[in-house]
Amino acid sequence: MQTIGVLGAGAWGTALAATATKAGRDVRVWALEAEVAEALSAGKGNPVFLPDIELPKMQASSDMSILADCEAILSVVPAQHARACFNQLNQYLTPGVPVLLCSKGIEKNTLSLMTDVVHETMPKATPAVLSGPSFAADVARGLPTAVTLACADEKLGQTLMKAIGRSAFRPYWSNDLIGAEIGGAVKNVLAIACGIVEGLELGKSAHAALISRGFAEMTRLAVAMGAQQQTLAGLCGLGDLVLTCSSPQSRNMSFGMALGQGRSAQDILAERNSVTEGVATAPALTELAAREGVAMPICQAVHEILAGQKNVDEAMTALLNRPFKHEGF
Ligand SMILES: NC(=O)C1=CN([C@@H]2O[C@H](COP(=O)(O)OP(=O)(O)OC[C@H]3O[C@@H](n4cnc5c(N)ncnc54)[C@H](O)[C@@H]3O)[C@@H](O)[C@H]2O)C=CC1
Ligand SMILES: O=C(CO)COP(=O)(O)O
Repeated sequence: MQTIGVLGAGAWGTALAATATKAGRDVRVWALEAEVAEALSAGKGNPVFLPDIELPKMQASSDMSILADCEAILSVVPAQHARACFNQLNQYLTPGVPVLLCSKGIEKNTLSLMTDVVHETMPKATPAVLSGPSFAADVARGLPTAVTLACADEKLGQTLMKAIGRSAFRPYWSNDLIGAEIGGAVKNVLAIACGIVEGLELGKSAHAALISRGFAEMTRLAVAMGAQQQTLAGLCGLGDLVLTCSSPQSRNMSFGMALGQGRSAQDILAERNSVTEGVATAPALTELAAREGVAMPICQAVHEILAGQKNVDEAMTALLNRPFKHEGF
C-alpha cells in the first residue's frame, strides 16, 4: 500500500499526512482551503491549522479529485461535515478501498457514527477507525504515541498499520470499530466536563472522580451498542480520555475551562478557527444514550449547559446530589 489520500487538512489531517510521508508513503492531501493546499505543496507547512511546525513537503489540492484511485483514504474532516465530504468523495473511490476514520464525533440529528455515514454514502468503501491519545501538534513534531486501529479484517488492518505506522506512531490492531468510535466521541464531551470542573476550581480529586465515572458512562454506552468492554480500557478509550481530560492543549478541555470560568459557549467558539467536537456531539450523545436506555449523567449535564437548560452551578449541584448507588459500569 503506497498511495495514501488524506481528506481534510486541519491540524490532525496535516499531522497524519506528515506521519505517512515520513513513513515513506506517497501522500495526497485534500484541503478545503486553497491557501492551506498551496502552503503544504510548497513545503511551507500549514500556517492556518498547525502554525510554526516544520513539515515535509506534500502534494495537496483543494480539488478532491487529488484523492482519485488512492489505495487508502484517511478521513479527517470534522464529524458534522463528513457526510457532505463523503458524498463528493464517493466518485473517486476504487471498489473496496479502506477509509480510515480519524475524526471523533457523532452526527447531530441522525445520531450516526462515522462508520454509518460511510455505509450510507460510500457503499464501495471498507471503513476502519483510527483513534487514541494523539494531539496533532505532538504527532506533527514526531513525539511518540500509540493509537488503536480498528478494522474488521485483520490482514487489512495489518496492511494499514504498516502503511502509516512508525516507531513514533504505533498503531495497535482491534476488530472493534464501534468501541473505537464511541471512545473517541465520548471522551470529547467528558473533556468539556473536566474543563468545567477545572474552571470552577473544584480540585484534582473531583477531576479524577469525574474521569473515572465518565469512563463508566463511555463503557456502558459502547457495550450497549455492541462494543467489547476491553476496547474502552485501551488507547481509544481510557488512553484518550486521560489525555484529553488532563491538558488545556485539548480544545474540548480548554472550552470547558472557559465555561467554568463564566464565559458563554458562543463567545468562546467565536474566537476559534478550530473544531471543538464535543459541542456538537453532546446533544447527539444525549439522544443516543436515551435511545439505548443508558444513563450518561455527566454527558447529559454538558448537553444541558450547552443547550442553556442549566448553568454550570446548577448542573454541578444536580450531579452531586444524584442518589448513592453501586459502583461498576
Ligand atoms: N487536532 C487534534 O489533535 C486531533 C483531532 N482529531 C479529530 O480530527 C478531526 C478534525 O480535527 P482537526 O484536524 O483538529 O481540525 P482543525 O480544528 O484543526 O481544523 C478545522 C477543520 O475543519 C475543516 N472544515 C471546516 N469547515 C468544513 C466544511 N464545511 N467541510 C469540510 N471541512 C471543513 C477545515 O478545513 C479544517 O480541516 C476532528 O474530528 C477531531 O476530533 C483527532 C485526533 C487529534
Ligand atoms: O483527540 C484529541 C487528542 O487525542 C484532541 O482533542 P481536542 O479535540 O480536545 O483538542
